Amino acid sequence: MDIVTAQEMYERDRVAMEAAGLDGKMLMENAGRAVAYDFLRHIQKEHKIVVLIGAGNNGGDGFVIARTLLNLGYDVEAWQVVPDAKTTGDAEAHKRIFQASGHPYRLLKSSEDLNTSLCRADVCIDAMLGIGVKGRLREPYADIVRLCNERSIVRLAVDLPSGVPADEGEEDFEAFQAHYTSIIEAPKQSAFLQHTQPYYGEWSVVEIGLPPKQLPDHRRRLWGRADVERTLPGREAHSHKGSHGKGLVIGGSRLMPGSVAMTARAALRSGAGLIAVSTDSEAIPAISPYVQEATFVEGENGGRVPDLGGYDGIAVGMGLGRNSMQETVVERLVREKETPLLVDADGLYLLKGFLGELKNREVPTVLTPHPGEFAHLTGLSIQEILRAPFSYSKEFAEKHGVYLVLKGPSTIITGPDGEQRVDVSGNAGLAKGGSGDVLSGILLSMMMQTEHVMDALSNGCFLHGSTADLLVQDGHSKVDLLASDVIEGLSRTFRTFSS
Ligand SMILES: NC(=O)C1=CN([C@@H]2O[C@H](COP(=O)(O)OP(=O)(O)OC[C@H]3O[C@@H](n4cnc5c(N)ncnc54)[C@H](OP(=O)(O)O)[C@@H]3O)[C@@H](O)[C@H]2O)[C@@H](O)CC1
Ligand SMILES: Nc1ncnc2c1ncn2[C@@H]1O[C@H](COP(=O)(O)OP(=O)(O)O)[C@@H](O)[C@H]1O
Ligand SMILES: [K+]
Repeated sequence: MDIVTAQEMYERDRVAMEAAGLDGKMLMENAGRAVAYDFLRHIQKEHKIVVLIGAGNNGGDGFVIARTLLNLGYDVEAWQVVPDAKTTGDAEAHKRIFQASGHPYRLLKSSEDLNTSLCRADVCIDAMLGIGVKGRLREPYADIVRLCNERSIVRLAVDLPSGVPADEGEEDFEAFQAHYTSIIEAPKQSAFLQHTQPYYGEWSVVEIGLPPKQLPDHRRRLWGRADVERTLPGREAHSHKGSHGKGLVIGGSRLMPGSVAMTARAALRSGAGLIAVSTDSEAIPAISPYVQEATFVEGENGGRVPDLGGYDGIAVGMGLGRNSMQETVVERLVREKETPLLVDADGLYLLKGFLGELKNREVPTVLTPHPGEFAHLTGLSIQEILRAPFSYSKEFAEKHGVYLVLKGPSTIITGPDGEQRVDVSGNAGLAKGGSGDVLSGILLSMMMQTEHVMDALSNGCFLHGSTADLLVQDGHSKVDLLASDVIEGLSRTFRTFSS
Protein backbone atom coordinates (compact mmCIF):
# COMPACT_ATOMS: atom_id res chain seq x y z
CA MET A 1 0.00 0.00 0.00
CA ASP A 2 1.40 3.39 -1.01
CA ILE A 3 2.13 6.16 1.50
CA VAL A 4 1.64 9.67 0.13
CA THR A 5 2.16 13.36 0.78
CA ALA A 6 -0.75 15.77 0.27
CA GLN A 7 0.70 16.83 -3.08
CA GLU A 8 1.03 13.24 -4.24
CA MET A 9 -2.57 12.58 -3.22
CA TYR A 10 -3.82 15.53 -5.27
CA GLU A 11 -1.74 14.24 -8.18
CA ARG A 12 -3.44 10.83 -7.91
CA ASP A 13 -6.86 12.42 -7.95
CA ARG A 14 -5.89 14.42 -11.00
CA VAL A 15 -4.62 11.31 -12.81
CA ALA A 16 -7.83 9.46 -11.94
CA MET A 17 -9.82 12.27 -13.49
CA GLU A 18 -7.65 12.80 -16.57
CA ALA A 19 -6.55 9.24 -17.36
CA ALA A 20 -9.61 7.29 -16.28
CA GLY A 21 -12.34 9.83 -16.78
CA LEU A 22 -13.52 9.73 -13.18
CA ASP A 23 -14.82 13.06 -12.02
CA GLY A 24 -14.42 14.79 -8.66
CA LYS A 25 -18.08 14.35 -7.67
CA MET A 26 -17.87 10.64 -8.40
CA LEU A 27 -14.72 10.26 -6.30
CA MET A 28 -16.35 12.18 -3.47
CA GLU A 29 -19.39 9.91 -3.60
CA ASN A 30 -17.11 6.84 -3.53
CA ALA A 31 -15.04 8.26 -0.69
CA GLY A 32 -17.99 9.29 1.46
CA ARG A 33 -19.79 5.99 1.00
CA ALA A 34 -16.67 3.92 1.68
CA VAL A 35 -15.93 5.88 4.84
CA ALA A 36 -19.56 5.70 6.05
CA TYR A 37 -19.58 1.91 5.70
CA ASP A 38 -16.18 1.72 7.37
CA PHE A 39 -17.54 3.71 10.34
CA LEU A 40 -20.43 1.28 10.85
CA ARG A 41 -18.07 -0.89 12.91
CA HIS A 42 -17.87 1.94 15.45
CA ILE A 43 -21.48 3.09 15.66
CA GLN A 44 -24.76 1.58 16.76
CA LYS A 45 -28.33 2.20 15.66
CA GLU A 46 -29.27 3.87 18.97
CA HIS A 47 -26.32 6.32 18.79
CA LYS A 48 -26.85 10.01 18.20
CA ILE A 49 -24.32 11.11 15.59
CA VAL A 50 -23.05 14.60 14.82
CA VAL A 51 -21.24 15.12 11.50
CA LEU A 52 -19.05 18.24 11.41
CA ILE A 53 -18.64 19.59 7.88
CA GLY A 54 -15.93 22.03 6.79
CA ALA A 55 -15.56 24.26 3.75
CA GLY A 56 -13.44 22.10 1.43
CA ASN A 57 -13.70 18.63 -0.09
CA ASN A 58 -13.26 16.95 3.28
CA GLY A 59 -16.55 18.68 4.15
CA GLY A 60 -17.99 17.41 0.85
CA ASP A 61 -17.17 13.87 2.00
CA GLY A 62 -19.01 14.78 5.20
CA PHE A 63 -22.26 15.49 3.29
CA VAL A 64 -22.00 12.09 1.55
CA ILE A 65 -21.31 10.34 4.87
CA ALA A 66 -24.23 12.06 6.60
CA ARG A 67 -26.57 11.19 3.70
CA THR A 68 -25.43 7.55 3.62
CA LEU A 69 -25.92 7.13 7.37
CA LEU A 70 -29.34 8.83 7.25
CA ASN A 71 -30.36 6.58 4.34
CA LEU A 72 -29.38 3.60 6.47
CA GLY A 73 -31.63 4.83 9.27
CA TYR A 74 -29.09 6.29 11.69
CA ASP A 75 -29.85 9.32 13.87
CA VAL A 76 -27.63 11.99 12.31
CA GLU A 77 -27.32 15.76 12.70
CA ALA A 78 -25.21 17.39 9.96
CA TRP A 79 -23.50 20.64 11.00
CA GLN A 80 -21.85 22.85 8.42
CA VAL A 81 -19.36 24.85 10.48
CA VAL A 82 -18.71 27.60 7.89
CA PRO A 83 -21.08 30.02 6.09
CA ASP A 84 -22.81 28.76 2.93
CA ALA A 85 -20.77 31.00 0.65
CA LYS A 86 -17.61 29.09 1.66
CA THR A 87 -18.67 25.73 0.23
CA THR A 88 -18.03 25.50 -3.48
CA GLY A 89 -17.37 22.98 -6.27
CA ASP A 90 -17.89 19.27 -5.63
CA ALA A 91 -18.63 19.87 -1.96
CA GLU A 92 -21.44 22.28 -2.83
CA ALA A 93 -22.80 19.80 -5.38
CA HIS A 94 -22.99 17.13 -2.69
CA LYS A 95 -24.64 19.57 -0.31
CA ARG A 96 -27.38 20.00 -2.95
CA ILE A 97 -27.77 16.23 -3.30
CA PHE A 98 -27.99 16.01 0.49
CA GLN A 99 -30.77 18.61 0.58
CA ALA A 100 -32.53 17.16 -2.46
CA SER A 101 -32.61 13.82 -0.64
CA GLY A 102 -34.81 15.52 1.93
CA HIS A 103 -32.19 16.00 4.62
CA PRO A 104 -31.75 19.35 6.39
CA TYR A 105 -28.38 20.51 7.72
CA ARG A 106 -27.59 22.98 10.46
CA LEU A 107 -25.42 26.05 10.00
CA LEU A 108 -23.07 26.99 12.80
CA LYS A 109 -23.95 30.41 14.23
CA SER A 110 -22.35 30.02 17.63
CA SER A 111 -20.35 27.24 19.17
CA GLU A 112 -22.86 27.11 22.09
CA ASP A 113 -25.54 25.67 19.77
CA LEU A 114 -23.13 23.03 18.58
CA ASN A 115 -22.08 22.33 22.13
CA THR A 116 -25.67 21.50 23.06
CA SER A 117 -25.78 19.01 20.21
CA LEU A 118 -22.42 17.51 21.15
CA CYS A 119 -23.62 17.10 24.75
CA ARG A 120 -26.46 14.89 23.53
CA ALA A 121 -24.36 12.99 20.98
CA ASP A 122 -22.60 9.64 21.33
CA VAL A 123 -20.49 9.91 18.20
CA CYS A 124 -18.88 12.85 16.45
CA ILE A 125 -17.61 12.54 12.87
CA ASP A 126 -14.93 15.03 11.88
CA ALA A 127 -15.27 15.96 8.20
CA MET A 128 -13.93 19.47 8.68
CA LEU A 129 -10.42 19.49 7.21
CA GLY A 130 -8.33 16.89 5.44
CA ILE A 131 -5.16 17.12 3.39
CA GLY A 132 -5.86 20.78 2.52
CA VAL A 133 -5.07 22.09 6.00
CA LYS A 134 -2.41 24.81 6.13
CA GLY A 135 -0.81 25.95 9.37
CA ARG A 136 -2.54 26.13 12.74
CA LEU A 137 -6.32 25.84 12.85
CA ARG A 138 -8.20 29.09 12.48
CA GLU A 139 -11.60 29.79 14.03
CA PRO A 140 -14.16 28.39 14.18
CA TYR A 141 -12.28 25.10 13.63
CA ALA A 142 -9.90 25.51 16.59
CA ASP A 143 -12.77 26.16 18.99
CA ILE A 144 -14.83 23.23 17.67
CA VAL A 145 -11.87 20.85 17.88
CA ARG A 146 -11.38 21.85 21.53
CA LEU A 147 -15.07 21.26 22.27
CA CYS A 148 -14.94 17.80 20.70
CA ASN A 149 -11.72 16.78 22.40
CA GLU A 150 -13.09 17.78 25.81
CA ARG A 151 -16.26 15.70 25.50
CA SER A 152 -16.44 12.05 26.35
CA ILE A 153 -17.72 10.98 22.96
CA VAL A 154 -16.60 8.60 20.23
CA ARG A 155 -14.49 10.67 17.81
CA LEU A 156 -14.20 9.43 14.23
CA ALA A 157 -12.15 11.30 11.62
CA VAL A 158 -12.49 11.36 7.84
CA ASP A 159 -9.16 10.96 5.99
CA LEU A 160 -7.16 12.96 8.56
CA PRO A 161 -8.06 14.28 12.00
CA SER A 162 -8.70 18.00 11.36
CA GLY A 163 -5.59 20.05 12.03
CA VAL A 164 -3.08 17.23 11.60
CA PRO A 165 -0.76 18.05 8.69
CA ALA A 166 -0.67 15.34 6.03
CA ASP A 167 3.09 15.66 5.50
CA GLU A 168 6.08 15.36 7.77
CA GLY A 169 8.00 18.45 8.86
CA GLU A 170 5.22 20.35 10.65
CA GLU A 171 5.24 20.53 14.42
CA ASP A 172 3.11 23.51 15.35
CA PHE A 173 -0.50 22.34 15.20
CA GLU A 174 -3.61 21.66 17.24
CA ALA A 175 -5.92 18.85 16.15
CA PHE A 176 -8.98 16.70 16.56
CA GLN A 177 -8.07 13.74 18.75
CA ALA A 178 -9.64 10.79 16.93
CA HIS A 179 -10.32 7.36 18.33
CA TYR A 180 -10.48 6.05 14.79
CA THR A 181 -9.61 7.49 11.38
CA SER A 182 -10.87 6.18 8.08
CA ILE A 183 -8.12 7.12 5.64
CA ILE A 184 -9.09 7.73 2.03
CA GLU A 185 -7.20 5.71 -0.58
CA ALA A 186 -3.63 5.92 0.81
CA PRO A 187 -2.13 6.65 4.23
CA LYS A 188 -0.43 10.03 4.50
CA GLN A 189 3.08 10.44 5.95
CA SER A 190 1.75 11.81 9.25
CA ALA A 191 0.12 8.46 10.08
CA PHE A 192 3.65 7.19 10.82
CA LEU A 193 5.26 9.99 12.82
CA GLN A 194 5.68 9.97 16.57
CA HIS A 195 4.13 13.43 17.09
CA THR A 196 1.17 13.11 14.68
CA GLN A 197 0.28 9.40 14.67
CA PRO A 198 -1.43 9.50 18.11
CA TYR A 199 -4.11 11.90 16.75
CA TYR A 200 -5.30 9.25 14.30
CA GLY A 201 -6.20 6.65 16.93
CA GLU A 202 -6.65 3.31 15.20
CA TRP A 203 -6.91 3.63 11.44
CA SER A 204 -7.59 1.79 8.25
CA VAL A 205 -7.72 2.69 4.59
CA VAL A 206 -10.76 2.68 2.29
CA GLU A 207 -10.54 2.25 -1.47
CA ILE A 208 -12.41 4.82 -3.58
CA GLY A 209 -11.92 3.61 -7.14
CA LEU A 210 -8.72 5.33 -8.33
CA PRO A 211 -7.23 3.35 -11.26
CA PRO A 212 -4.18 1.57 -9.74
CA LYS A 213 -2.43 0.95 -13.05
CA GLN A 214 -2.49 4.62 -14.02
CA LEU A 215 -1.28 6.03 -10.72
CA PRO A 216 2.24 7.45 -10.32
CA ASP A 217 4.57 5.28 -8.23
CA HIS A 218 5.95 7.42 -5.44
CA ARG A 219 8.16 4.53 -4.25
CA ARG A 220 7.09 4.84 -0.64
CA ARG A 221 4.92 2.05 0.70
CA LEU A 222 3.62 0.26 3.74
CA TRP A 223 4.96 -3.28 3.93
CA GLY A 224 2.34 -5.75 5.08
CA ARG A 225 1.70 -9.43 5.57
CA ALA A 226 0.72 -10.05 1.95
CA ASP A 227 4.04 -8.56 0.79
CA VAL A 228 5.93 -10.87 3.15
CA GLU A 229 3.97 -13.89 1.93
CA ARG A 230 4.92 -13.00 -1.63
CA THR A 231 8.65 -12.50 -1.01
CA LEU A 232 9.73 -14.60 1.99
CA PRO A 233 12.37 -17.17 0.97
CA GLY A 234 11.30 -20.80 1.23
CA ARG A 235 13.41 -23.87 1.89
CA GLU A 236 13.87 -26.29 -0.98
CA ALA A 237 13.72 -30.03 -0.20
CA HIS A 238 17.25 -30.41 -1.59
CA SER A 239 18.79 -27.37 0.03
CA HIS A 240 21.88 -27.68 2.23
CA LYS A 241 23.36 -25.38 4.85
CA GLY A 242 25.37 -23.55 2.22
CA SER A 243 22.17 -22.60 0.38
CA HIS A 244 20.99 -20.43 3.25
CA GLY A 245 24.02 -18.29 3.82
CA LYS A 246 27.17 -18.34 5.88
CA GLY A 247 27.21 -15.30 8.12
CA LEU A 248 29.77 -13.66 10.35
CA VAL A 249 28.79 -11.69 13.43
CA ILE A 250 31.43 -9.40 14.92
CA GLY A 251 30.74 -7.84 18.29
CA GLY A 252 30.26 -8.62 21.97
CA SER A 253 32.79 -8.08 24.69
CA ARG A 254 33.59 -9.41 28.14
CA LEU A 255 31.00 -7.11 29.71
CA MET A 256 28.49 -7.37 26.84
CA PRO A 257 28.41 -10.98 25.69
CA GLY A 258 24.60 -11.16 25.38
CA SER A 259 24.20 -8.83 22.42
CA VAL A 260 26.21 -10.82 19.94
CA ALA A 261 24.81 -14.09 21.33
CA MET A 262 21.29 -12.90 20.57
CA THR A 263 22.24 -11.67 17.10
CA ALA A 264 23.78 -15.03 16.25
CA ARG A 265 20.89 -17.05 17.67
CA ALA A 266 18.29 -14.84 15.95
CA ALA A 267 20.11 -15.29 12.63
CA LEU A 268 20.04 -19.07 13.01
CA ARG A 269 16.39 -19.07 14.12
CA SER A 270 15.61 -17.08 10.96
CA GLY A 271 17.08 -19.71 8.72
CA ALA A 272 20.77 -18.81 8.25
CA GLY A 273 22.77 -21.91 7.26
CA LEU A 274 25.91 -21.22 9.28
CA ILE A 275 26.91 -18.49 11.72
CA ALA A 276 30.42 -17.70 12.91
CA VAL A 277 31.06 -15.30 15.76
CA SER A 278 34.11 -13.13 16.26
CA THR A 279 34.22 -11.76 19.79
CA ASP A 280 36.38 -11.13 22.83
CA SER A 281 37.81 -14.53 23.83
CA GLU A 282 36.67 -13.88 27.39
CA ALA A 283 33.07 -13.65 26.18
CA ILE A 284 33.05 -17.02 24.43
CA PRO A 285 32.17 -19.14 27.50
CA ALA A 286 29.07 -16.99 28.05
CA ILE A 287 27.97 -17.13 24.41
CA SER A 288 28.62 -20.70 23.35
CA PRO A 289 26.08 -22.46 25.62
CA TYR A 290 23.36 -20.12 24.33
CA VAL A 291 24.18 -20.67 20.63
CA GLN A 292 25.68 -24.11 20.37
CA GLU A 293 25.23 -24.08 16.62
CA ALA A 294 27.64 -21.15 16.14
CA THR A 295 31.38 -21.46 15.58
CA PHE A 296 33.95 -18.96 16.83
CA VAL A 297 36.65 -17.38 14.72
CA GLU A 298 39.45 -14.93 15.40
CA GLY A 299 41.96 -12.84 13.47
CA GLU A 300 45.71 -12.81 13.70
CA ASN A 301 47.04 -12.54 17.26
CA GLY A 302 43.53 -13.05 18.60
CA GLY A 303 42.26 -9.94 16.75
CA ARG A 304 38.62 -9.26 15.91
CA VAL A 305 38.77 -9.43 12.14
CA PRO A 306 39.27 -12.98 10.89
CA ASP A 307 39.80 -13.96 7.27
CA LEU A 308 36.71 -12.46 5.64
CA GLY A 309 36.64 -14.76 2.63
CA GLY A 310 33.72 -17.11 2.12
CA TYR A 311 31.00 -15.25 4.01
CA ASP A 312 27.68 -14.26 2.45
CA GLY A 313 27.05 -11.50 4.97
CA ILE A 314 28.65 -9.77 7.95
CA ALA A 315 26.99 -7.99 10.87
CA VAL A 316 29.12 -5.79 13.09
CA GLY A 317 28.67 -3.57 16.10
CA MET A 318 26.39 -5.24 18.66
CA GLY A 319 28.12 -4.91 22.07
CA LEU A 320 31.40 -4.25 20.26
CA GLY A 321 32.59 -1.35 22.43
CA ARG A 322 33.77 1.98 21.14
CA ASN A 323 37.54 2.24 21.52
CA SER A 324 40.14 2.90 18.85
CA MET A 325 40.90 -0.80 18.39
CA GLN A 326 37.29 -1.45 17.54
CA GLU A 327 37.29 1.56 15.28
CA THR A 328 39.93 -0.22 13.20
CA VAL A 329 37.60 -3.20 12.93
CA VAL A 330 34.86 -1.04 11.46
CA GLU A 331 37.33 0.70 9.16
CA ARG A 332 38.55 -2.63 7.77
CA LEU A 333 35.04 -3.84 7.16
CA VAL A 334 34.03 -0.66 5.37
CA ARG A 335 37.04 -1.04 3.07
CA GLU A 336 36.26 -4.72 2.44
CA LYS A 337 34.31 -4.66 -0.80
CA GLU A 338 33.02 -8.16 -1.39
CA THR A 339 30.63 -9.05 1.39
CA PRO A 340 27.31 -7.38 2.23
CA LEU A 341 27.69 -5.63 5.56
CA LEU A 342 25.22 -4.67 8.28
CA VAL A 343 26.33 -2.11 10.87
CA ASP A 344 24.45 -1.63 14.15
CA ALA A 345 24.87 -0.16 17.65
CA ASP A 346 28.52 0.63 18.58
CA GLY A 347 29.45 -0.02 14.96
CA LEU A 348 27.33 2.98 13.97
CA TYR A 349 29.15 5.23 16.43
CA LEU A 350 32.50 4.13 15.08
CA LEU A 351 31.34 4.44 11.49
CA LYS A 352 30.99 8.20 11.61
CA GLY A 353 34.60 8.82 10.52
CA PHE A 354 34.23 6.58 7.48
CA LEU A 355 30.89 7.70 6.09
CA GLY A 356 32.64 9.19 3.05
CA GLU A 357 33.94 5.74 2.09
CA LEU A 358 30.61 3.95 2.08
CA LYS A 359 29.87 5.01 -1.47
CA ASN A 360 32.93 3.06 -2.63
CA ARG A 361 31.59 -0.29 -1.40
CA GLU A 362 30.49 -2.44 -4.30
CA VAL A 363 28.06 -4.62 -2.33
CA PRO A 364 25.17 -3.61 -0.08
CA THR A 365 25.82 -1.78 3.18
CA VAL A 366 22.97 -1.71 5.67
CA LEU A 367 22.85 0.67 8.64
CA THR A 368 20.25 0.03 11.35
CA PRO A 369 20.15 3.10 13.63
CA HIS A 370 17.49 4.10 16.13
CA PRO A 371 16.82 7.87 16.06
CA GLY A 372 19.60 8.55 18.61
CA GLU A 373 22.18 6.73 16.51
CA PHE A 374 20.91 8.40 13.35
CA ALA A 375 21.23 11.79 15.07
CA HIS A 376 24.87 10.96 15.81
CA LEU A 377 25.51 9.94 12.21
CA THR A 378 23.87 13.01 10.69
CA GLY A 379 24.69 15.69 13.25
CA LEU A 380 20.96 16.51 13.49
CA SER A 381 18.99 16.49 16.74
CA ILE A 382 16.68 13.56 17.55
CA GLN A 383 13.76 15.97 17.42
CA GLU A 384 14.66 17.10 13.91
CA ILE A 385 14.85 13.48 12.78
CA LEU A 386 11.52 12.53 14.33
CA ARG A 387 9.87 15.56 12.70
CA ALA A 388 10.93 14.52 9.17
CA PRO A 389 12.26 10.95 9.15
CA PHE A 390 11.23 10.22 5.55
CA SER A 391 13.26 13.06 4.05
CA TYR A 392 16.31 12.69 6.28
CA SER A 393 16.47 8.92 5.66
CA LYS A 394 16.17 9.38 1.92
CA GLU A 395 18.77 12.12 1.79
CA PHE A 396 21.25 10.06 3.83
CA ALA A 397 20.71 6.76 2.00
CA GLU A 398 21.08 8.39 -1.41
CA LYS A 399 24.11 10.44 -0.40
CA HIS A 400 26.06 7.51 1.07
CA GLY A 401 24.72 4.74 -1.17
CA VAL A 402 23.44 2.66 1.75
CA TYR A 403 20.31 0.88 2.90
CA LEU A 404 19.05 2.60 6.03
CA VAL A 405 16.72 0.96 8.56
CA LEU A 406 15.55 3.79 10.83
CA LYS A 407 14.00 1.92 13.76
CA GLY A 408 10.99 2.90 15.82
CA PRO A 409 7.28 2.13 16.24
CA SER A 410 7.12 2.85 12.49
CA THR A 411 10.40 1.61 11.03
CA ILE A 412 11.40 3.30 7.78
CA ILE A 413 13.55 1.25 5.40
CA THR A 414 15.24 3.26 2.64
CA GLY A 415 17.28 2.02 -0.30
CA PRO A 416 20.26 3.80 -1.90
CA ASP A 417 17.94 4.74 -4.80
CA GLY A 418 15.51 6.44 -2.43
CA GLU A 419 12.81 3.76 -2.38
CA GLN A 420 11.10 3.59 1.02
CA ARG A 421 9.12 0.96 2.90
CA VAL A 422 7.47 1.28 6.28
CA ASP A 423 6.90 -1.51 8.77
CA VAL A 424 4.45 -0.85 11.60
CA SER A 425 4.49 -4.26 13.24
CA GLY A 426 5.71 -4.54 16.82
CA ASN A 427 4.72 -3.00 20.12
CA ALA A 428 6.15 -1.30 23.19
CA GLY A 429 7.23 -4.71 24.54
CA LEU A 430 10.18 -4.26 22.17
CA ALA A 431 11.28 -1.09 23.96
CA LYS A 432 13.89 -3.04 25.92
CA GLY A 433 17.62 -3.59 25.58
CA GLY A 434 18.45 -6.39 23.17
CA SER A 435 15.56 -5.95 20.72
CA GLY A 436 17.86 -4.26 18.23
CA ASP A 437 20.44 -7.06 18.51
CA VAL A 438 17.74 -9.60 17.66
CA LEU A 439 16.62 -7.51 14.68
CA SER A 440 20.20 -7.39 13.38
CA GLY A 441 20.42 -11.17 13.45
CA ILE A 442 17.11 -11.56 11.60
CA LEU A 443 18.16 -8.97 9.00
CA LEU A 444 21.56 -10.61 8.44
CA SER A 445 19.84 -13.92 7.85
CA MET A 446 17.25 -12.46 5.48
CA MET A 447 19.95 -10.58 3.54
CA MET A 448 21.80 -13.84 2.93
CA GLN A 449 18.70 -15.66 1.72
CA THR A 450 17.00 -13.00 -0.40
CA GLU A 451 18.31 -11.53 -3.61
CA HIS A 452 16.42 -8.27 -3.30
CA VAL A 453 17.87 -6.36 -0.31
CA MET A 454 14.79 -4.15 0.21
CA ASP A 455 12.62 -7.27 0.48
CA ALA A 456 15.09 -8.88 2.88
CA LEU A 457 15.10 -5.86 5.20
CA SER A 458 11.35 -5.24 5.03
CA ASN A 459 10.60 -8.90 5.73
CA GLY A 460 13.11 -9.00 8.57
CA CYS A 461 11.51 -5.98 10.28
CA PHE A 462 8.08 -7.51 9.82
CA LEU A 463 9.13 -10.89 11.27
CA HIS A 464 10.69 -9.16 14.31
CA GLY A 465 7.70 -6.92 15.03
CA SER A 466 4.96 -9.41 14.29
CA THR A 467 6.63 -12.01 16.52
CA ALA A 468 6.44 -9.49 19.37
CA ASP A 469 2.77 -8.91 18.47
CA LEU A 470 1.99 -12.62 18.51
CA LEU A 471 3.74 -13.04 21.86
CA VAL A 472 1.83 -10.26 23.61
CA GLN A 473 -1.47 -11.63 22.31
CA ASP A 474 -0.73 -14.98 23.86
CA GLY A 475 1.57 -15.88 26.74
CA HIS A 476 3.41 -12.59 27.30
CA SER A 477 2.66 -8.97 28.11
CA LYS A 478 4.34 -5.81 26.83
CA VAL A 479 5.89 -5.51 30.29
CA ASP A 480 7.62 -8.87 30.64
CA LEU A 481 8.57 -9.52 27.00
CA LEU A 482 12.32 -10.08 26.54
CA ALA A 483 14.38 -9.85 23.39
CA SER A 484 15.29 -13.51 23.82
CA ASP A 485 11.55 -14.39 23.90
CA VAL A 486 11.29 -12.81 20.45
CA ILE A 487 14.04 -15.14 19.17
CA GLU A 488 12.20 -18.21 20.47
CA GLY A 489 8.88 -16.81 19.23
CA LEU A 490 10.16 -16.63 15.65
CA SER A 491 9.21 -20.27 15.14
CA ARG A 492 5.54 -19.35 15.68
CA THR A 493 5.73 -16.54 13.14
CA PHE A 494 7.46 -18.68 10.52
CA ARG A 495 4.82 -21.37 11.01
CA THR A 496 2.07 -18.84 10.17
CA PHE A 497 3.78 -18.35 6.81
CA SER A 498 4.45 -21.98 5.99
CA SER A 499 0.97 -23.25 6.94
N1 LIG B 1 -10.68 14.74 -5.70
C1 LIG B 1 -10.17 14.87 -4.49
O1 LIG B 1 -9.22 15.59 -4.27
C2 LIG B 1 -10.79 14.11 -3.41
C3 LIG B 1 -10.64 14.58 -2.12
N2 LIG B 1 -11.28 14.05 -1.12
C4 LIG B 1 -11.36 14.71 0.17
O2 LIG B 1 -10.96 16.04 0.05
C5 LIG B 1 -10.01 16.39 1.03
C6 LIG B 1 -9.13 17.47 0.53
O3 LIG B 1 -9.98 18.52 0.15
P1 LIG B 1 -9.47 20.01 -0.03
O4 LIG B 1 -8.32 20.04 -0.95
O5 LIG B 1 -10.65 20.80 -0.42
O6 LIG B 1 -8.94 20.38 1.39
P2 LIG B 1 -9.64 20.33 2.83
O7 LIG B 1 -8.83 19.41 3.68
O8 LIG B 1 -11.09 20.06 2.76
O9 LIG B 1 -9.35 21.78 3.39
C7 LIG B 1 -9.57 22.92 2.59
C8 LIG B 1 -10.30 23.94 3.39
O10 LIG B 1 -9.64 24.13 4.61
C9 LIG B 1 -9.44 25.49 4.86
N3 LIG B 1 -8.25 25.60 5.69
C10 LIG B 1 -6.99 25.25 5.37
N4 LIG B 1 -6.18 25.41 6.41
C11 LIG B 1 -6.94 25.87 7.42
C12 LIG B 1 -6.66 26.23 8.77
N5 LIG B 1 -5.42 26.15 9.27
N6 LIG B 1 -7.66 26.65 9.53
C13 LIG B 1 -8.90 26.74 9.03
N7 LIG B 1 -9.23 26.41 7.76
C14 LIG B 1 -8.25 25.98 6.97
C15 LIG B 1 -9.33 26.12 3.51
O11 LIG B 1 -9.69 27.45 3.62
P3 LIG B 1 -8.89 28.57 2.77
O12 LIG B 1 -7.49 28.53 3.28
O13 LIG B 1 -8.99 28.13 1.36
O14 LIG B 1 -9.62 29.79 3.11
C16 LIG B 1 -10.33 25.29 2.72
O15 LIG B 1 -11.62 25.80 2.92
C17 LIG B 1 -9.31 15.11 1.33
O16 LIG B 1 -8.71 15.12 2.60
C18 LIG B 1 -10.45 14.14 1.22
O17 LIG B 1 -11.18 14.11 2.45
C19 LIG B 1 -12.20 12.94 -1.38
O18 LIG B 1 -13.45 13.49 -1.56
C20 LIG B 1 -11.81 12.12 -2.58
C21 LIG B 1 -11.58 12.93 -3.76
N1 LIG C 1 7.28 1.16 21.10
C1 LIG C 1 7.70 0.34 20.12
N2 LIG C 1 6.83 -0.16 19.22
C2 LIG C 1 7.26 -0.96 18.23
N3 LIG C 1 8.56 -1.34 18.05
C3 LIG C 1 9.46 -0.87 18.91
C4 LIG C 1 9.10 -0.01 19.99
N4 LIG C 1 10.22 0.30 20.68
C5 LIG C 1 11.24 -0.35 20.07
N5 LIG C 1 10.80 -1.05 19.00
C6 LIG C 1 11.62 -1.86 18.08
O1 LIG C 1 12.60 -2.54 18.86
C7 LIG C 1 13.89 -2.44 18.27
C8 LIG C 1 14.79 -1.65 19.22
O2 LIG C 1 16.04 -1.45 18.66
P1 LIG C 1 17.20 -0.67 19.44
O3 LIG C 1 16.69 0.66 19.86
O4 LIG C 1 18.42 -0.73 18.62
O5 LIG C 1 17.34 -1.57 20.72
P2 LIG C 1 18.60 -2.07 21.55
O6 LIG C 1 19.76 -1.25 21.12
O7 LIG C 1 18.21 -1.80 22.95
O8 LIG C 1 18.73 -3.50 21.25
C9 LIG C 1 13.68 -1.80 16.92
O9 LIG C 1 13.45 -2.79 15.96
C10 LIG C 1 12.39 -0.99 17.11
O10 LIG C 1 11.70 -0.83 15.91
K1 LIG D 1 -11.13 15.36 8.92
